[in-house]
Amino acid sequence: MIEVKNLVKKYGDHTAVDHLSFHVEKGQIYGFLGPNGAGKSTTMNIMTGYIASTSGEILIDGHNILEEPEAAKKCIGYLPEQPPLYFDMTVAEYLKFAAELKKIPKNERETQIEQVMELTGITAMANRLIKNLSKGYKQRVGLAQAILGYPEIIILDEPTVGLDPKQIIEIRELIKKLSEEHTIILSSHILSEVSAVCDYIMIINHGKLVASDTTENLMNHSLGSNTLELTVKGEKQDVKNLLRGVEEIQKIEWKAEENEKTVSMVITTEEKTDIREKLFYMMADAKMPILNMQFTKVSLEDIFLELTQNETAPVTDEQDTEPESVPEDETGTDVEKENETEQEAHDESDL
Ligand SMILES: Nc1ncnc2c1ncn2[C@@H]1O[C@H](COP(=O)(O)OP(=O)(O)OP(=O)(O)O)[C@@H](O)[C@H]1O
Repeated sequence: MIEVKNLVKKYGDHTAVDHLSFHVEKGQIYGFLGPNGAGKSTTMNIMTGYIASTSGEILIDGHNILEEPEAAKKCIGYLPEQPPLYFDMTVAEYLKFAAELKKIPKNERETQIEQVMELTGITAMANRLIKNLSKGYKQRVGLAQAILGYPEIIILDEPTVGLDPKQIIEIRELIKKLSEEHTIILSSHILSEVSAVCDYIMIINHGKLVASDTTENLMNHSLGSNTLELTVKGEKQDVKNLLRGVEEIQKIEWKAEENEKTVSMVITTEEKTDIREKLFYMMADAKMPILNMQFTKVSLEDIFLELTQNETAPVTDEQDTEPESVPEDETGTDVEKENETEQEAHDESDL
């Protein structure tokens, strides 16, 4: 649907978009996420033909945005960060004007305008001057303009910025409804927005793509997918002895005991290692029932900060597990790091 290849945009010496490549498939909601100044708007403006790139190529449904701008732009509806509204027009006048600009056939204009007003919930505002509308309604008018002509792709730059919580929910619902028929790309620096709405997330920082995956995969591949919270009924020393035999374990943080019959801990393993089944059988054999066992939940905030605070860190970067740096837990519980010598000594107990 959209192919972005090696896109670069320089403003003087400043590189706003730095060799960005990605592609967008039909029928999904893509989130373009990044801190302020990351290059989201610049990329969207280039994708929609608003500004030219320094180098690189963009194909929209096979049409090069520079060589076949009309064919490419026909596939796109765009809501820029500042919607291009004419404040002295009424909503209906403005949409009629937008329909003319988009070259929607005359005999279809009226019906389409009615439909997009209905879809965006602005029918009752048709005869109001745009300048007298609330920010939420102005945003809806901008959206109605983007949808006119029913383009296959709808690109929305920070669609909920400046709206109140009720308006945000309404616009999100509208975006989801639109995704039934359209491919949607939206930009945001708000994590909750992207995770609430998008199927796929592209994280951009300093003009570079630092992660690109489904929301679910991003969570799974991040730090934390290798930390397991475990509560077992039994004696701490017995549990410790058993776990020493599990070679995949890199670190154990023992939690303060809530009662003397249970032991809780957070286990860090090697990347992409699932020891749950092993632990299950091990604890069952030792007659120590597992009361709780789950992967530590990692928020999108954690992933975002991890990726944007350390530019070079890929999604699967390993956690710092240097023994010296393992802190004493705030709750006063001890933190144990398995070392290789200890590990070897207890390998047999795993058999
Ligand atoms: N016309 C311009 N002239 C010079 N520099 C610009 C221009 N437009 C954007 N920039 C710079 O390019 C970088 C990327 O800006 P851009 O607006 O694309 O970021 P963004 O991710 O959309 O940020 P925000 O969420 O704040 O809108 C920023 O450092 C910005 O200052």
